[in-house]
Amino acid sequence: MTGLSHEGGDPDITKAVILIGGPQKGTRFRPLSLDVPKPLFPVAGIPLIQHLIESCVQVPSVKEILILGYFSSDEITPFIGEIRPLYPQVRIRYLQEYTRLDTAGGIYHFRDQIKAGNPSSFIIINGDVGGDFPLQEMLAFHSNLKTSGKTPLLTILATEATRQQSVNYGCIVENKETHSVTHYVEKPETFVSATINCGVYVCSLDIFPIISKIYATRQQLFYDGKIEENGETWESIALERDIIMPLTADGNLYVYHSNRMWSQVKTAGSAIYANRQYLAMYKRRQPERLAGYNTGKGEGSPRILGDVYIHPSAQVHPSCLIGPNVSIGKNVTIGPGVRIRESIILGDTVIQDHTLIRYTIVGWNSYIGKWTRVEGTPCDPNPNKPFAKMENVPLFHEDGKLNPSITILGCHVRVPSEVVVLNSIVLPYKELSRSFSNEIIL
Ligand SMILES: Nc1nc2c(ncn2[C@@H]2O[C@H](COP(=O)(O)OP(=O)(O)O[C@H]3O[C@H](CO)[C@@H](O)[C@H](O)[C@@H]3O)[C@@H](O)[C@H]2O)c(=O)[nH]1
Repeated sequence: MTGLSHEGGDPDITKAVILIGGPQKGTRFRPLSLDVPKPLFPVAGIPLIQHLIESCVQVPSVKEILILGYFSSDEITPFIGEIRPLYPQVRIRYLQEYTRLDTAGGIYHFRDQIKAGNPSSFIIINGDVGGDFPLQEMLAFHSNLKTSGKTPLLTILATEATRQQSVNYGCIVENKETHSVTHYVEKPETFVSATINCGVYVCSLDIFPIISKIYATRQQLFYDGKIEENGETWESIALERDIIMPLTADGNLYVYHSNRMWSQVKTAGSAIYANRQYLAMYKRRQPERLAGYNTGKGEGSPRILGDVYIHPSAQVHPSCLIGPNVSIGKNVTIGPGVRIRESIILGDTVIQDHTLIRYTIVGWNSYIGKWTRVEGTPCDPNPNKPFAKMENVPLFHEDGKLNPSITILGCHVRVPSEVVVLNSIVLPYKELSRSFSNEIIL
């Protein structure tokens, strides 16, 4: 069938679109997003967006991945140049929006690139989620609907959340027999449904005429002076608000359920959680990426507990105890007797002897002295609540105090020997001279 084109597009060609937004949106990720755009933040040793690329690459029909965002091209294209040789079977491109066009506006703007090659459908993935997405199964589900005479516009990947947490997501009510969406509310004020939108979709090309109509109406309103541009352009069109919500009545939106790993990665705390989840996925699918896989427990290797990623260029003293759920980046040097768990240590950092690090992200090029303790508080999903997701706790409590969270050291931070840093956020280039707890160090 390859190369054959027909009315419904070529079923052997799928495109994938990854929506990565732009610079202003990563504020909950500070101070780390000051150094790299959030999608390039390393989780389990590779940038978050590379995990999403890898999930697309596993689908044989995906021939092209288009990354859409309003980050400047200089911030994203060097990364694409670096990873392109790793995935020669797909074309990967960054398409920069000239302004924030929102989740459907960008897709519409670049419609010719998406439609080129006549794919039968395309995948959309929000760039700030992580997980084990059943893309192949979703594509089969979407295409089976077509063969059975239906006209599916969008298949939405859904998972379950707790009642309280569901309101932070797009909430879906479905017809249990047909799996069509009967009601959808984006981040409702009160409980609607515990079935939530994961931000992963299979979409038919029929979406373009629909967006085109919305675009034309908006354009008319704008030129009639009926739309004020309050920092948002009239061309910004949201998939959830402008398309999914109004179109539920048509019966062409469908739900595909998954209970596999899925999580939003909006905050630095959630990066620690996603790091753990991706390391666990390596264990199942690519154990060669985990520390100790090739070297075993041989002399010269540190003691490893659970799932750990160590970049081959990192120097970790054999007397260290690392893990579980730790990722150590490029050219990191770790001295004797260091203990690290549930943390991400970014490239070119030095950690001196007998220091302890727990629930912390240490930024690039940082330095931590000897016998120091750097610790944060986990903000993991409540293990006693089925379907609980990460709590995206605000930085500050109502009384103005910092909410306990993981500790984050920005890049080029220096922490002296023999101090304790607890639940704190340290901005880049700070040189600490004493212990801190529950503080933002500006
Ligand atoms: N290219 C591009 N991407 C954008 C833009 N605006 C947002 N994005 C990207 O689109 C994704 C969705 O972002 P938000 O609009 O902030 O929505 P949300 O609060 O994350 O909620 C969405 O995702 C949830 C799952 O994580 C869903 O539950 C919810 O229904 C909704 O789809 C993010 O990856 C963000 O970077 C834009 O103008 N252009």
